[in-house]
Amino acid sequence: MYTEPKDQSIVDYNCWPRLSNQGKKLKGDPISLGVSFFSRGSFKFINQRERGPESKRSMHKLALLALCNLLVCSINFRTTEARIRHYKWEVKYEYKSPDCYKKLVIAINGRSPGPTILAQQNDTIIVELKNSLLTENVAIHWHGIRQIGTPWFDGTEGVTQCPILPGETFKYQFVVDRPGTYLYHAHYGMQREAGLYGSICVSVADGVSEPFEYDYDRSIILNDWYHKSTYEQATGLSSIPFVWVQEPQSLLIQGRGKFDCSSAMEPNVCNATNPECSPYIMTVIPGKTYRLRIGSLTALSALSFQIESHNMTVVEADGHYVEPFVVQNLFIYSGETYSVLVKTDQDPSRNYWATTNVVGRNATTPPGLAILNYYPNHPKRSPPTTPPSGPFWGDLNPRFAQSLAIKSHKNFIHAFPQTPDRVIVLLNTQNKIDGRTRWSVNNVSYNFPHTPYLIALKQNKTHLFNQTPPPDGYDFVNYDIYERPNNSNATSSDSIYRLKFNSTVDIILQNANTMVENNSETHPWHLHGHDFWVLGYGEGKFDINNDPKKYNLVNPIKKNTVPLHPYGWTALRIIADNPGAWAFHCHIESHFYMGMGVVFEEGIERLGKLPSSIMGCGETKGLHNP
Ligand SMILES: O=C1O[C@H]([C@@H](O)CO)C(O)=C1O
Repeated sequence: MYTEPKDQSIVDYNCWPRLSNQGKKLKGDPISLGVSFFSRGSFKFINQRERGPESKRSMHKLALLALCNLLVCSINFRTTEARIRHYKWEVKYEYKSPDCYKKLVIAINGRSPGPTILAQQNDTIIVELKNSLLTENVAIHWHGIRQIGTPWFDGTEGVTQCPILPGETFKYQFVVDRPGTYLYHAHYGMQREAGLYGSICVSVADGVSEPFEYDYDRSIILNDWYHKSTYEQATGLSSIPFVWVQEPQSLLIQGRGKFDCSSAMEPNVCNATNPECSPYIMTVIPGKTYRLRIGSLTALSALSFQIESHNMTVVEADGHYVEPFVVQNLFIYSGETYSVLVKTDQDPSRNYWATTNVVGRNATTPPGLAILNYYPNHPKRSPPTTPPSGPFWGDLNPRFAQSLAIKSHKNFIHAFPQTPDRVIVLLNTQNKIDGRTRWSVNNVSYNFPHTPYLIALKQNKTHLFNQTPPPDGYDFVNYDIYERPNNSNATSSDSIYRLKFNSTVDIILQNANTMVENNSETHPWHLHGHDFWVLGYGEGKFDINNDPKKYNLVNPIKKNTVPLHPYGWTALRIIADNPGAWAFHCHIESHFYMGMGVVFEEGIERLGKLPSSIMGCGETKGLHNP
């Protein structure tokens, strides 16, 4: 069984390197030197095994090293068989100062971002999660992992499981069936933005090559950061009058940011010299190619990410290979992941800025800063330049252009049905319901039920949620997407879309004006349990007769999260072939809280017995054997 190395922080910067690079990695990579200290034997062993035995002496050495691997340093020992990777996590509130401002953060084993899950395709991940939050429930979603055959471990409270109560331990167990860059995060209330999140990095199976070359691999998560607690925010959002969360105070890169302490109201809670908020440093060797895996888990902000003087070649999106294209800024929306290749081919005598900026909103949030440290320059030496300012927040054109540029790599196009069995158009509007500000989809604002759908449906308990399905469209003729909604027919409901098993469903996301005049916002939509083909993006009102003719039916990318641009539409295609109940929602934390989501169900009758560990709330109390 796999055991965690004691000092996870050392290995967390890296995903598994490709086998062909492992020898190289040990020799030069300054970050990996730390890894090599723990796992020198195993890396060498694999390297030797790859090249074949060279001499009897080296064979003896090899045998010794292998023994060392097995006895002492059991990490990083690779075999071709799928393995179990077993993690024990304790989730707890702790005081932390990720941007120099001290506040309560939800940490995993004392860390936020939490430990990176490192695995190889087809490995089984087991996470034993102890909820030590004292008075708060929790659930963790494995974002981008489709949970084929284990829909009950998707971690979506209210949809696939009851929450994990304080003091309880819950065991998640699932297979990571595809290589790629994924995320995990809380899926209970607005807990994600309290710091409960991390990366999942799945390397290809042994002997499988990827369609690009690189020397080293790094993972970073981008985030935005609020000083108010999630409770204060959630209370404001559901109050009359409505209290909006406003823009975040900081942007974090791999959990680190910098708030201007001189503007803090209470001086004692902000300490500009706290090492917790020194910028994230990515150390690189000049003349190499780095695969940078970037994920965004912002609560609100769409971001532009950029590395001063370095172009980035986009090669992966949400676990799928992209036909490579080069960018200076990568636009990334909450819930998305990308891999970019970066060549460290600039003047090696200095360091460079890596920055994030808010786009799509006229935010007051200062940029997030990290340092690209060219080895052997001192990692803390500030680059001699001012950080790049990023693109103008209000310019939609380059963001739209990037969306259109993301196509499937030509050698990895997944065959897909050319026509749908059903088309669902989802109009996104802001509405007032009973005096509260809500987000609605086809004028229905989503409410969570007390009993998770997966359990209610498996038991045919139809009284547990509204059985009238939500609408497949809206008033296409009369609704003006450029006007504020008239709010006359908005309702809230916990009803869901039931999809015919194995049917092909097109989902068209339609954006519209908010309740503020001349305003439409970007919404990143994330689907659980599936990847969708992204067939197209357009501006204005989707024309059901003509716009499908413009779909990309040649090389659409598959993704799990996609932006819906202001006043635009985004067209997706899925096959409903994964039995379970799956959330599809705006990944902006406050928007989902305000009702911006739907749930799809397919093939639940095909599922076997549900684990009793997911029960214990609503009408599932005391049930063990549905
Ligand atoms: O949900 C939101 O509410 C505010 C604004 O529309 C009303 O204050 C905003 O910017 C959101 O994204």
